[in-house]
Amino acid sequence: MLILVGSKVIRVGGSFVKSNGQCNCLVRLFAAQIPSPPVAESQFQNEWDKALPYEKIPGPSRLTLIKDSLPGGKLATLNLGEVLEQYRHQYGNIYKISGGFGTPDTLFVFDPKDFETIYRTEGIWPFRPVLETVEHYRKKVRPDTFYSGGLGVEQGKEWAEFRTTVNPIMMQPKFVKLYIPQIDQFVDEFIIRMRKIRDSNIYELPENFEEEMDRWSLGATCLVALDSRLEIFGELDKNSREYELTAALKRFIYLRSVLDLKPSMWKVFPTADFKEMMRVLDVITDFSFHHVNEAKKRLESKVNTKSEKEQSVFEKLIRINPKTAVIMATDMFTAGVDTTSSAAISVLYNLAKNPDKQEILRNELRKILPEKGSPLTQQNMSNLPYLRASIKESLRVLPVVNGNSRKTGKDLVLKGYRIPKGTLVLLQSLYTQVDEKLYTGGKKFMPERWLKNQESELSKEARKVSPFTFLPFGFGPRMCIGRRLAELEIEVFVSKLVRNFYIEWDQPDLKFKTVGINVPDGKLQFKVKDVEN
Ligand code: HEM
Repeated sequence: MLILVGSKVIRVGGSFVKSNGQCNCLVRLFAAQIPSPPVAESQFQNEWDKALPYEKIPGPSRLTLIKDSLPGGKLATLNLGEVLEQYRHQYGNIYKISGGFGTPDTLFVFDPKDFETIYRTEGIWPFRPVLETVEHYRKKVRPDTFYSGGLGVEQGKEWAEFRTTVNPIMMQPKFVKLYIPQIDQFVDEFIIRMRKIRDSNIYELPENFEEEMDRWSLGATCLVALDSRLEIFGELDKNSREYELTAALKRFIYLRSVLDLKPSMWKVFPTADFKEMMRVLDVITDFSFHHVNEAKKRLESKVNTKSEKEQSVFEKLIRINPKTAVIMATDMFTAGVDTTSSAAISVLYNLAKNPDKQEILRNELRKILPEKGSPLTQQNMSNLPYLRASIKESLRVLPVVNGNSRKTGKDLVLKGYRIPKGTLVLLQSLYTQVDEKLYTGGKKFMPERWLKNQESELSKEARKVSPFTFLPFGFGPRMCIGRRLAELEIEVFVSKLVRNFYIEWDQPDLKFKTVGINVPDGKLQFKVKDVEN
């Protein structure tokens, strides 16, 4: 996922595919899904010649932005999203915040046609800005561990080499599906925990339920990232590695927002926050290292009888190079935990606010889970259209990320302006994906629109809309590498919860805030009442 403040845009997830030295299966995969219209060179040259120069793109300077955001300024009381929206009204569907103080210009685009143009011309090594503190840590502080900066840090050929190595392991549904039994059991454990912590009279979950959700997401990530089942629910021993890791990830999210997403002096001198960030990254890296070393011993002491098909993602990564497993695990922790937790919360919230939709989903689930405790399997999960539609619709109306970013891969013409190759662009899809002109009902949660083989007006309409209006996991070779895993985790989580509980929300509407990704801004006071049978 991605976000910007100051000049920065940050990503948090993404992916691509390739195998065995040839390049990008993923590019081909996507090309197959979304056909690409050919653009003639001469036609482009003609457009370019007629277009207005880049300098004419409207927008405020960075200095004006800073001045207007200071106390008393006209933007002082607005959050980042509101500022961007205000500028959009003022300047239209393309505007530029000029750089300065060593930062580049940032171009904001809001039209799906422009998203498509940018993605289709991004090239085989798409450039997405990275978290600079993490880059510093991996390249300068621990270069011995990070022989590659991994997906979280690298660009260009180095990024492609790493992606090519891990893509066939992380993106193949058949490998990810092997985790269904473990994730299923882990959710069962979480359900026991929910019954224990809810108020026994009114069935309300405690105010800090978001922390419980983060722990669930971390535990589910660990099943895959490190082949480890953490004892993570309940009171943790303050000296335990699990406690340290949980605390470190929480701080990471905060420190990322102050050091990478806002202007900070850490590059001039090591601020206290920066020093803490380095310690936090040590905890995350050392935790991964510890588990890789343990696993290496286990693997060395066993005769290898497992076929490649049976090996876990973690085992496959270790066999390539134990350090590859460490790098990938740290990327999974920093990019996969808060995103998955936030997405799962949004689905629960949307279902709680729409009990009729929740009941349709429960009826679908009853067919494959006759008992509340019935397990999910590869077979019974193969046909759950309403579940998948509900998750997709939730990502549309309450997105985890507001958009994506790229440096343009070649000279382009957007909205009649010349955009030179290498310009930093923010593709702001948060408006297009809820635009009433494109999606009937706008922000209304209507999973039915995503049901395939339906002749309803809603689903016919959704099929006609450009897929570029709504790409929650990004696009192309750099799309989210954790997509398959995130979807599986959320599917299992939502299925088991809805089969076990009536999920209710009787509080004022929950607000979300943007801290790199969108997270709930308030207490998660869901009520969870047991389904009778
Ligand atoms: C609902 C949950 C998630 C959402 C919405 C999400 C979203 C995204 C997005 C939008 C990107 C940028 C893609 C692009 O530039 O085209 C991305 C990249 C990435 N994501 Fe996710 N993500 C999620 C979960 C995960 C999980 C579970 C993992 C780890 C297993 C993960 C790991 C990554 C990594 C490593 C990248 C960078 C990929 C690269 O640059 O090659 N994400 N994600």
